[in-house]
Amino acid sequence: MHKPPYELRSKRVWVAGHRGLVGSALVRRLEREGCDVLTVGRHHCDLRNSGQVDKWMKDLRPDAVFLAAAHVGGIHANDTRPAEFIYDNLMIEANIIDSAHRSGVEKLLFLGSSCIYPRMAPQPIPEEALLTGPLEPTNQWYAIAKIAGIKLCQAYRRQYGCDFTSVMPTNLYGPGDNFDLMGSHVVPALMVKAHKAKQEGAKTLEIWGSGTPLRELLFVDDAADGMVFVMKHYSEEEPLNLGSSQEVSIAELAERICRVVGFQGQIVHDRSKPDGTPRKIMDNGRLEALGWRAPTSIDDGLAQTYRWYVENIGSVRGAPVVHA
Ligand SMILES: NC(=O)C1=CN([C@@H]2O[C@H](COP(=O)(O)OP(=O)(O)OC[C@H]3O[C@@H](n4cnc5c(N)ncnc54)[C@H](OP(=O)(O)O)[C@@H]3O)[C@@H](O)[C@H]2O)C=CC1
Ligand SMILES: C[C@H]1O[C@H](OP(=O)(O)OP(=O)(O)OC[C@H]2O[C@@H](n3cnc4c(=O)[nH]c(N)nc43)[C@H](O)[C@@H]2O)[C@@H](O)[C@@H](O)C1=O
Repeated sequence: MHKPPYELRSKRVWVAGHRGLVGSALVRRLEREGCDVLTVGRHHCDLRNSGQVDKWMKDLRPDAVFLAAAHVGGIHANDTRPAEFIYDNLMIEANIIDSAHRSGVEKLLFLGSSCIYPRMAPQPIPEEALLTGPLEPTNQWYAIAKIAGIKLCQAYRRQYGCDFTSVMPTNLYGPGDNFDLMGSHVVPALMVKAHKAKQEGAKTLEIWGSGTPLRELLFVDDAADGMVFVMKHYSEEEPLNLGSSQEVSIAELAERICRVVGFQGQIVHDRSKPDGTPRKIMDNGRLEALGWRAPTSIDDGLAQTYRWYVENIGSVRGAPVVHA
């Protein structure tokens, strides 16, 4: 029988991680839902601290939670700060999920990542590929923590009947991204590099690795829309992939970003940097069958992201945003 959707209207909805790329897009998207959006900054509540999480949860009593807070970064950050990536993420998700159970949260959506799947998973990657093979070494620490988050949701559902579930977003980008070159993912990194190269009249732009890895890219406002859709329409134990089915090689991505930015120099490679997973495009069939698809093309998404970057970061003279 068709289940009625979970209505967010008039609900108290906590977006954990509201200042981040995804969290800020969720806050924008939730404006259309007629709910009370609850947020808290890390100066008031360090989510690695269970006492602080419990106090916040008791004081604010959310009905629903989007768990979009995490220690996040691109390939270099993941590869060089393994302890932070495993510890912070385990603590954040365990604290929030356990506290949500004890304070009677009706519904919780945990955000995993496409990097939880085995490095050599079949492509496109079906949800069933989880835990069927070895992980990509550069992000294994983060992936293990994210897998634990999925399992926490499943365990609390089985033992306590909590309506907690997970989505696995693919590589995201968009307004509000992290543009710090040593911490960021590939889209914001290449945008900063192309922007600087254009401003400085440079002849080349350096990309990491061979340029051959393939990535599926999802615009963050589409991702937030997909997450709200899942919150309203999905209540199962199995995680759902959340992607765009739009795939591009890193070399092609660099060319597209150069076109958007207007940089016409040559692309060169720093092959001392890792490629990471050779390919990770997800099978989005389950979510599509429920009725959701990402509407934004990569070129549109890149143009919107660059506009945001220029208006908010890149145009500010001397702004200390880039740590090359
Ligand atoms: N970006 C991507 O490509 C992908 C992201 N995801 C997942 O989506 C979710 C959101 O990622 P994204 O928005 O990109 O990440 P961001 O780094 O942009 O945002 C993370 C948010 O979490 C908050 N946070 C981190 N640690 C703590 C802490 N100890 N206490 C309180 N708040 C904390 C940050 O707070 P503050 O602002 O104070 O730093 C920030 O608001 C994550 O679960 C991530 O794994 C999944 C797939 C791809
Ligand atoms: C979302 C996902 O993100 C991470 O995985 P990733 O997809 O490998 O992340 P990435 O965006 O940093 O890189 C994608 C590709 O792009 C290449 N690349 C070229 N030039 C730059 C560059 O300048 N910066 C970066 N960061 N990458 C570059 C880079 O070498 C790689 O081949 C996970 O750790 C994990 O955190 C996770 O969940």
